Amino acid sequence: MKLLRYGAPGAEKPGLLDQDGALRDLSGVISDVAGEALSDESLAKLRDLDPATLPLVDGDPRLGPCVGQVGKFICIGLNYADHAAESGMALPEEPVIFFKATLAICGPNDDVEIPRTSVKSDWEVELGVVIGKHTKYVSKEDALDHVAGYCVVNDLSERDFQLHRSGQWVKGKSCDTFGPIGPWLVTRDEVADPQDLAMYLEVNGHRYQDGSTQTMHFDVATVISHLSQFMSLQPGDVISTGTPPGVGMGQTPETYLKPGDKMELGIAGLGVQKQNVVAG
Ligand SMILES: NC(=O)N[C@@H](O)C(=O)O
Repeated sequence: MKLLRYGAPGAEKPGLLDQDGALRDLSGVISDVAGEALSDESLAKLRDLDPATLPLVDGDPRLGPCVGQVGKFICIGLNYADHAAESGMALPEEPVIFFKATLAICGPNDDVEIPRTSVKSDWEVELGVVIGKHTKYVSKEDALDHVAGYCVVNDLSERDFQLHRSGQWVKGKSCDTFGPIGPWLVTRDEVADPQDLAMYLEVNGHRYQDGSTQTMHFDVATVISHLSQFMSLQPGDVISTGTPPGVGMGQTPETYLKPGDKMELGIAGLGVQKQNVVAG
């Protein structure tokens, strides 16, 4: 299933994309694509529905982030060897964990705002993992059973705030609109192998990132198991699993986003995001 949320920011309704690509309203069935609605039991009930019985949504509404009420927005840094190299950093021996503010989350096609004092706003296409059930001390073998589904994330990053303004990466990762998620949450039964997904990101039609989750250093199961040794994970938590090479910081000369730019990014089977870059 492809689950989504549509409507005005903060007032999104749950929906699904049917086999014909039509948007169907799920608000008579679940209150949101969030929390307990992401459990295996709830997803099994949704799967049993005949989409043709759900109301069709008129027009072409805005898509919101494909998961609501996100409790934790956790990111894994330097999880692709080539990206670690282009960042001038060593490939870590254990997953590097950092957070993005949940307020940074926005819809997949919403405008991305360049913060007022930013000179180094950068892009990062990443595989997002949405947790479906309470997860604590899970083994690597069982970890994927705790996944509700997968989605595209753009882990926007202000490199000066992140790397040269003291303290943690969180400052450069949490600016408003720095976390587009979606267009949809593809449930895990429809993703045959999360370690075999092609991914790309273009700015103004130029392809900067062209990678695959095949080259992830710590795979999704390892990441979930590892995180769960330090904190419990809850339904609706989002884990962004790191970016392949090709970010702006790694270009010669370094290349950063500016108002008027257009980004397009996607992951095979998980959909495409398109963002206009605007001044904040
Ligand atoms: N350099 C940097 O910020 N990297 C990450 O966010 C990442 O590896 O995904």
